[in-house]
Amino acid sequence: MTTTLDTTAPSRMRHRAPAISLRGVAKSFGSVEAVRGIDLEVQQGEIIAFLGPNGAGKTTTIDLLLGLSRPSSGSVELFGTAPRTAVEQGLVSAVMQTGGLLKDLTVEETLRLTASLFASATEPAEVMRRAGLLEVADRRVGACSGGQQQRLRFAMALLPDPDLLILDEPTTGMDVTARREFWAAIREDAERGRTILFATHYLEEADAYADRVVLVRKGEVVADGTAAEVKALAAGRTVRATFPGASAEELARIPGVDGCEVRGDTVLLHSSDSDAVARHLLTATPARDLEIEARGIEDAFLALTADHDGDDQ
Ligand SMILES: Nc1ncnc2c1ncn2[C@@H]1O[C@H](COP(=O)(O)OP(=O)(O)OP(=O)(O)O)[C@@H](O)[C@H]1O
Repeated sequence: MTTTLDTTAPSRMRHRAPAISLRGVAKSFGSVEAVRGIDLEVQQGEIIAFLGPNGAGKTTTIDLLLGLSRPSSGSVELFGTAPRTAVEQGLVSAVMQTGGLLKDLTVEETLRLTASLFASATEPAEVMRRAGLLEVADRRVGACSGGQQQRLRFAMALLPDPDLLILDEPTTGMDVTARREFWAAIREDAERGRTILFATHYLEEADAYADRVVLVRKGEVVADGTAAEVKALAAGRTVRATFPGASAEELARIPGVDGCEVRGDTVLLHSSDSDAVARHLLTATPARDLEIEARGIEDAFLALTADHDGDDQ
C-alpha cells in the first residue's frame, strides 16, 4: 500500500497525491455507456459540486470512487491509491441518500455501534455536535425527521475522520433551515482540509457552497469551473417583452436571438447580445415593457445540459 503523506502539514495530514484522480474513466452496462471518458483531478480541501440531469452518470461515478464498481476503462485513484484501499483505511466515506439505518436504535446507539466497526473512530459525542444532533441523541432513529436521519448519516460518515467525504444528494428531505445548518457544518469541516464532493439537484446549493462545479451530461464533463465560470459559459441574457401577435419564426429571425418562447402576449428572447435584441425590438417592432435578466445557475445548467441531438438514453 502506497499512500504518500506529507508530514509537514498543519492540521489535517496533507497527501502528496490529489484527493481524486480520474483518468479517461468509462463505464458501460451492456450497451449503455453511463460514463464516457471522464478526466477529473480534485485537490485536497476543495468542495466540488457534481451536477447533472437524471441519468448523467453521477451515481455511476460515485460508485466508481467508492470502489463499489470498477471502470470498463481508465483509472480511478484516491490519494494515489485504489478506491477500495482508501475506503478500508478510513480515508474516504460517504453519505448516501437512503438506507443504512436501524429504526429501533437511538441516534447515539447507532453512532456507538458504527464506531465499533472502525479500528479508530472519533467520539460519538463529537460527531453529534458537528452534525447538530446532541439534542436528539436519545431519540429512536425511527422517530427522527428525514432531515435528522440525513444528519445522522453525515455523523456516521464523520466517525472515521475521512480526508474525503462523498455526499450523494445529502440534503434530501431537509427543510431550508436544516439545509443551511447542514452546509454550515460541511463548510466548517472543509476549512480543516477535508475534501468534499457532493451530488445535488439543488442548483443553488452548488452555487452557494461549492468552490468548483463539475457539470456532467450523458457521461461526459461539459463544464468545470467556479459557479461564476460555469454561469458565464452559458453567458447571455433573457429579454422579456410584451409583443402581441408575435410568431416564434419571426422572433427567431431577429439578429442575435439564439432561442425564443412565446407565452400569450409575452415573448422571451435568449441572446448573448441583449442590447442588439432590445434595440431591434424597440425600433423595428411594436414590442414594449422590456425587461432584461441575467441567467442564473439554473438557466446555465439547463442551457449546458439541454439535449440538442435527441439521443438521450
Ligand atoms: N446497473 C446498471 N445497469 C444498467 N444501466 C445502468 C446501471 N446503472 C446505471 N445505468 C444507466 O447508466 C446511466 C447513468 O446512470 P446514473 O445513475 O449514474 O445517473 P445519475 O446522474 O446518477 O442520475 P440521477 O440524477 O437520476 O440519479 C443511466 O442511463 C442509467 O440508466
